[in-house]
Amino acid sequence: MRTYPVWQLRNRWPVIKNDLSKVIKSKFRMLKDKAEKDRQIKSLPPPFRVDATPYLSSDFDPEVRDACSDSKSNPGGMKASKAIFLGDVAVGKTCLVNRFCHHVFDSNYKATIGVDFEVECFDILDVPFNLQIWDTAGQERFKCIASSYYRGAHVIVVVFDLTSLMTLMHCQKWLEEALSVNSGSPRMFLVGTKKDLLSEAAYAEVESQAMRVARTLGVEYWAVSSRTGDGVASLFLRLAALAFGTSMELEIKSGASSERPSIGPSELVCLPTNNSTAIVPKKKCIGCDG
Ligand SMILES: Nc1nc2c(ncn2[C@@H]2O[C@H](COP(=O)(O)OP(=O)(O)OP(=O)(O)O)[C@@H](O)[C@H]2O)c(=O)[nH]1
Repeated sequence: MRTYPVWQLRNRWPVIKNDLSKVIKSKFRMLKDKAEKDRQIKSLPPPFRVDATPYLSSDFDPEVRDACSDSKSNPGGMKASKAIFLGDVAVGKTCLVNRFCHHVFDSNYKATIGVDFEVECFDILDVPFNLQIWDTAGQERFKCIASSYYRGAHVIVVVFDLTSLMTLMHCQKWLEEALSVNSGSPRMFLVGTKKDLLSEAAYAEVESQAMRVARTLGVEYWAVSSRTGDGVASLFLRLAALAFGTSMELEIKSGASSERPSIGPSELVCLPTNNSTAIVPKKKCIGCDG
């Protein structure tokens, strides 16, 4: 995405939205028919720690497995979920997403302007599944833009920096903001980044505090390093699998398993079965033009 001087942002918002639409369209166009080998999931990936998750199932629900193997309830339409990444400035949200999606790490900090978008294709229980990844800006001045993309999230990932306890303390506020515009029961994660910067002893100390916060918030805890890649793929496979499981369970419950699913009531992107992506921004950003 192009970057803009902050003083121009208010007037630039329609332009940024337009740029983002182009980014989203191009990402969908680049999607492959079949997920890469390392994005194929046959059983529910484990949590980071079994004592730091509210999601206790050790595998997919048997009904979900049955529905996936039943060709009638496995139509051609693409299943998709929306995951939003939020947290304080420079905690490492973009690096985390880029490590998983592009296998790269950049040690130079470039602030996210508003939001950035990726889409990753998985094969879960032999069913194609897209995870939309919304990387939001942590800087206060972009809050207005970023928060307008929180709605319709199936997965909320609150990110903090393991080397900065203050960023951990702010996680409750980030989660509350995301939950305030999302109904239903999104899967929730607390992810500590930059694990490579801590000694084992220092990490152990932070971990006990982070796990306490995770338990209080009712979210699943992870610690990762985007520099080394430690834990990153496991985290994304886990969150994709949990999101997929939830969406299948809802579909089964609603008895609509033979219909092509959508991604939720307030989605921004309608998934097509061909290559044309319809972009439907539903919410105006208060305080921004456009
Ligand atoms: N050593 C180390 N540095 C990291 C890691 N993750 C991110 N960083 C560094 O932390 C800085 C901020 O990373 P970003 O990913 O841009 O942070 P962000 O949360 O997206 O920031 P905003 O877009 O402003 O919200 C960059 O200089 C990164 O190189 C990590 O796992 N290890």
